Amino acid sequence: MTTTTPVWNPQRPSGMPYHRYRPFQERVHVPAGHRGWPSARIERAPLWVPVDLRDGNQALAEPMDTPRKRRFFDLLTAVGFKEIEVGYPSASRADFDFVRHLAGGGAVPDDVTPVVFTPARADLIDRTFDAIEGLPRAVVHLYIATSPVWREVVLGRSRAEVRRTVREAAEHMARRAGDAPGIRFQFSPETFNLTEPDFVLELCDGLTRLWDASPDRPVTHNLPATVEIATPNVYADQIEYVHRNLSRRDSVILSVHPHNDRGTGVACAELAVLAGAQRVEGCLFGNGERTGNVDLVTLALNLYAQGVDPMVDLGDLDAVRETVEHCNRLPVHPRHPYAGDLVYTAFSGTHQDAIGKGLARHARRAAELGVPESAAPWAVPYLPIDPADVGRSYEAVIRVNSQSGKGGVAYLLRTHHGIDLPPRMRPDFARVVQAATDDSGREATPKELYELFRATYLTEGAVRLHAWSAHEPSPGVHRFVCTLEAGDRVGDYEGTGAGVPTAFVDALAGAGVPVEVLDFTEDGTAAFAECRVGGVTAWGAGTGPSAAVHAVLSAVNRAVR
Ligand SMILES: CC(=O)SCCNC(=O)CCNC(=O)[C@H](O)C(C)(C)COP(=O)(O)OP(=O)(O)OC[C@H]1O[C@@H](n2cnc3c(N)ncnc32)[C@H](O)[C@@H]1OP(=O)(O)O
Ligand SMILES: CC(C)C(=O)C(=O)O
Repeated sequence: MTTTTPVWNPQRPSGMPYHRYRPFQERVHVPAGHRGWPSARIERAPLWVPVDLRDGNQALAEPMDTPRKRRFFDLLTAVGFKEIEVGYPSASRADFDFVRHLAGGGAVPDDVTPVVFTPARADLIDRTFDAIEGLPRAVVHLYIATSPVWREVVLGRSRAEVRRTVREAAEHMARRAGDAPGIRFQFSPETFNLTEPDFVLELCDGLTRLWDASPDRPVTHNLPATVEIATPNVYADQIEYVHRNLSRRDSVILSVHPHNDRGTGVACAELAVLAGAQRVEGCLFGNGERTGNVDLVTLALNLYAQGVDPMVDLGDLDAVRETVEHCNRLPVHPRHPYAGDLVYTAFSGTHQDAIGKGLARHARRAAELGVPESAAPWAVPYLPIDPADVGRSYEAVIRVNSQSGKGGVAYLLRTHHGIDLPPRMRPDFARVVQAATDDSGREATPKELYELFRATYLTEGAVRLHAWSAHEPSPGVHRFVCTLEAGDRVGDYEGTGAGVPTAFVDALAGAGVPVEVLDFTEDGTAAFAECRVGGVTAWGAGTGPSAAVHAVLSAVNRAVR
C-alpha cells in the first residue's frame, strides 16, 4: 500500500495518538505455513455451543437467576443446540445453584450435553465437580490465560509455571472424573490469539495425552480470540496452523471462541471454520464481555442464506429475540443482522421498487413451478433471505417517508387497501405523498396513505353530480341521465356512449364542460381516470358501485380546480 497521500485524497492527519498502539505483527508471531482456508467452502454447520449462560451472563450488570437461566436454557434446547455452556459453578451461588437445578433432572434432554467452566485451581475444580454431581453427561472446561502479557501481568507465572498449573489442574480433573463415562474435557488457552503458537501446541497436545483422548471420547481444544487484535485472516492463519499441527487430530474437537472487539467476530468465526475449526462458541445476538461474543444467530443464518442447513431452527426469530432480551435485560439493535426490527424494511424509493418487483416475480415463479411461495427459490433484490422464513411478515418490508417513491407508495396501497394504482397514475400520487411527508418530516403509515389518497381523489369539487342514472337501451350503447352543477349553472343533461364513462363525458359536454379521457382503468375495488379539461390534465379515482363515474368526476374536478 502506498504511504504517500494521493492527490485525490484530501484527508488530513487526525491528531489522535495512534502511535501508542502496535501492529499485531509486533505482538504475536503468526507462523507461515500452508494456507488452505482462502479457497475452502463451508458446506455444513459446525457444532454451535452457546455460552450465554456463562460468558454472556458474566458480562451482565445483573446476572441471571435460576428462573431466567432456565428460560434461556429451555429456549436453547428448543432451538436445537446440543452442547450448552451452563455456568461457572465456582463463581457464584447463582451459577452453582443453576447447575444443581439442571442436575435435579427433567431439564436436560438426552441428546444435550451441559458444559461447566472452571479456572485452574483445585478448590474451584472441586466446587465445579460438586455442581455436576448427578448429571449423566457434562463437559468440564478448564481455562487459563497463556499469552506473554497475561502470564507476566495477570498470573505472574512463567511459561513453565503455566504449563505446570495446567497439568496439575488437568490431573485433578481426571481424578475427580474417575471413570465416569459421561464426562469429557475441554481446554481453553485464554488469549490464544496473542499466545506463541508452539506454546499452544505444547499445552494442547499435553492435555490430549494426559486426558487420554480418543475418537470415541475426544477432547475439545477451544482457541479464543479473547480480545480481537487483528484482521480475521490472521485468526484464520492461527487456527489453520493449530489444526494442521495438533497431535492425535482425530481425538480433538477443534473449537473457536471469537469476541467482537474489532467488530469482526463473525468474520473471524467464519474464516476459522474455513481453516479447520469444527465447533464455535458464541452468544445469541452477540451478548458477552465488552463488545460481546460472536453472534451465533448471525453465523447460523449466514449459512442458511448460502443454502446450508444451520442445524438450529430460527424460524420464529422474534420469539427467540424476545426471550433473550428478557433474560439478558438488553435490547437487540433494530439494525441487528436478521433479527433487528428494521432489517427487512426499505424506506428508500429505488429499494422499494426493486423489492416490490422482486416479490411480484417471486409469486409468479412459485405459480409457474406449482409450489407454494414459501418453497420457491428466493431471489428478491435487497432481501438476503425471505423474511417469512424467520417468522417475519411482509407487512413491514416497505415503509414510506420522504425518501420513498412511486413503487413503495403503490405497494402499500395495494397490499393494505386493495387499491392497485395504474402505473401511469403512480407518479401523481407519489408527488402528493412526498409533499406530505416532506412537510411532516415523518413516515406515512398505510392508514395515513389511504387518508391522503381519499383526500386527494375521493372528494367533491366544483362540478357536482346530483341525481343520475345509467342504462343500456341497446347492446353496447349506454345512456347517462343526470342533474349536474357546474359553477353557477345547474341543469339536467343526458349523454350516450360506448360505456358509462363515455356517456357521462357526453353529458358533461352538454353541460359546457368538455372533457377528454386520456386513460381509464377499472378493477373490482376502484376506477382510475386521467382527463384533460381546458388544457389541464389530472388523475381521478372512484370507489364503490359508481367507481367509473366518480373517477371521471374526480379527474375533472382536480383539473378545473
Ligand atoms: C475470558 C473469560 O471469560 S475468563 C472468565 C471470567 N469470569 C469470571 O471471572 C467470573 C467468575 N470469577 C470469579 O468468581 C472469581 O474471579 C474467581 C472465583 C475465579 C477467583 O476469585 P478471587 O480468588 O477472588 O480472585 P480474583 O477475582 O481477584 O481473580 C484474580 C486471581 O485469579 C487468578 N486467575 C485468573 N485466571 C485464572 C485461571 N484461569 N486459573 C487460575 N487462576 C486464575 C489470577 O492470577 C488472580 O490470582 P491472584 O489473586 O493470586 O493474583
Ligand atoms: C476462556 C475463554 C473460553 C473465554 O471465555 C475467552 O477467552 O473469552
